[in-house]
Amino acid sequence: MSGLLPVAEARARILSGLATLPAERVGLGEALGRTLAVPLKAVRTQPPWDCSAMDGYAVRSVDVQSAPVRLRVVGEAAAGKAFAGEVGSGQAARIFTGAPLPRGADAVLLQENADREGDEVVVREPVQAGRHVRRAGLDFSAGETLLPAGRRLGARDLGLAAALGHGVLDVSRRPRVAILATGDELALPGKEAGPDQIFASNSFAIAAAVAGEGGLPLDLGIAPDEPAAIRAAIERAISEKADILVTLGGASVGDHDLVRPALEACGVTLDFWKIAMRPGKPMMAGRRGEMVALGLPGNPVSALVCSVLFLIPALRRLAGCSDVTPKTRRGRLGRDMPANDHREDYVRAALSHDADGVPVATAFPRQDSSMLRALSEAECLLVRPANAVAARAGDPCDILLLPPPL
Ligand SMILES: Nc1nc2c(c(=O)[nH]1)N[C@H]1C(S)=C(S)[C@@H](COP(=O)(O)OP(=O)(O)OC[C@H]3O[C@@H](n4cnc5c(N)ncnc54)[C@H](O)[C@@H]3O)O[C@H]1N2
Ligand code: MOO
Repeated sequence: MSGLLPVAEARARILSGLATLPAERVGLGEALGRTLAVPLKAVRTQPPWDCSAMDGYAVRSVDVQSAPVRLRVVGEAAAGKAFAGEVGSGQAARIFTGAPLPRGADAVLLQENADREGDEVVVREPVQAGRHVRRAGLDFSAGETLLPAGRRLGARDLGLAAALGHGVLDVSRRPRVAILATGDELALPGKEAGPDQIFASNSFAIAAAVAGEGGLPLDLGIAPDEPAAIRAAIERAISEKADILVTLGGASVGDHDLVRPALEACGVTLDFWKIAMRPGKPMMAGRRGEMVALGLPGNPVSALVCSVLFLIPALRRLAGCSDVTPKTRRGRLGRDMPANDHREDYVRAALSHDADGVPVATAFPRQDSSMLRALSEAECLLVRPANAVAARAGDPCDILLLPPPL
């Protein structure tokens, strides 16, 4: 036994402490990426009435079973301006796309198949009943539920919500995520870095992942490797009422890994520390009241892989999404893989497809958890289960696509 927690169990334990955040009302313009708190029903039937799908003439199909035939044009129907009259026998109405079909008409003659002569139109092609007519309710009917609670709203959903007749939406409040980087070696990008320093990258990547999930990142800056400074930053997360505190670095066993005692000193009860995964082993999770604390490892690839597997699912759970677990798909190995040890491996890989369209993941040769370039170039993560035996190119494997914010 390694004593490390399996990935799925670690995620289940984090998620079990999280409930959907309360709802708030926002305008459609602010709703992108937010999650619906209540199902959305159609206010109105769409289209509300039979209408024309083309520019042409509204006709009675019985009049135009053969061609040519001459009809008298008795009115005009445009989108937003219906023809109040009726199309009688031997008559037609000029009609434009989207206009309500006038009473009496049951089909639309395409204007390309007609010759206008004064107040008459010569029909050059027969027209069947229902031709170029969109029936009332073709898209949806009043009272129908089209978007479920828990739906993360994309551009298409917002278009649909508007078409349903909703100007404001009830969505779950944005999760507040405090992000604290730690380490004397960290300098802000764009500023002067000291001779022993590197540029801090994790906070920026994690904040972007949070924002991309509809969360509100709160940057607590960089704390030096001093217990009091780390504690002060954690206290700030608490006073800012963060839903989640993410710490970055200082999670391992070195003399300068000070995050765990600082969290505990601030009243965070640790649930677990160390997961059977690579990269990301020294991740910790705990809570203080309503706030969940996730202590992510400092290595940049480890922090981001942990965000995919734990932080993003936690944000989705807070938002009220029904299905939050990262989805793998079956594919094939693009190259031989060695046997794995007791840690589930998330291997940075290129993604292609074989002749049958099956996804193929080809592991990059170098997998160091400090290598952001390899992560940036990766098109997927190849998941190697704990204790997997050696495998050959072409063998089946599990592939995790990186979620959109990444
Ligand atoms: N004796 C052991 N040493 C280590 C173990 C272990 O089990 N025994 N685990 C290793 C693993 S695995 C990881 S992952 C790292 C994680 O360590 P920490 O979480 O304590 O991270 P740090 O030591 O603070 O930093 C690691 C590495 O990442 C750089 N870093 C940190 N923060 C940032 C940031 N915001 N932006 C960019 N880069 C950052 C830091 O400079 C270090 O190079 O521990 C191993 N050690
Ligand atoms: O878990 Mo560490 O993240 O292997 O480098």
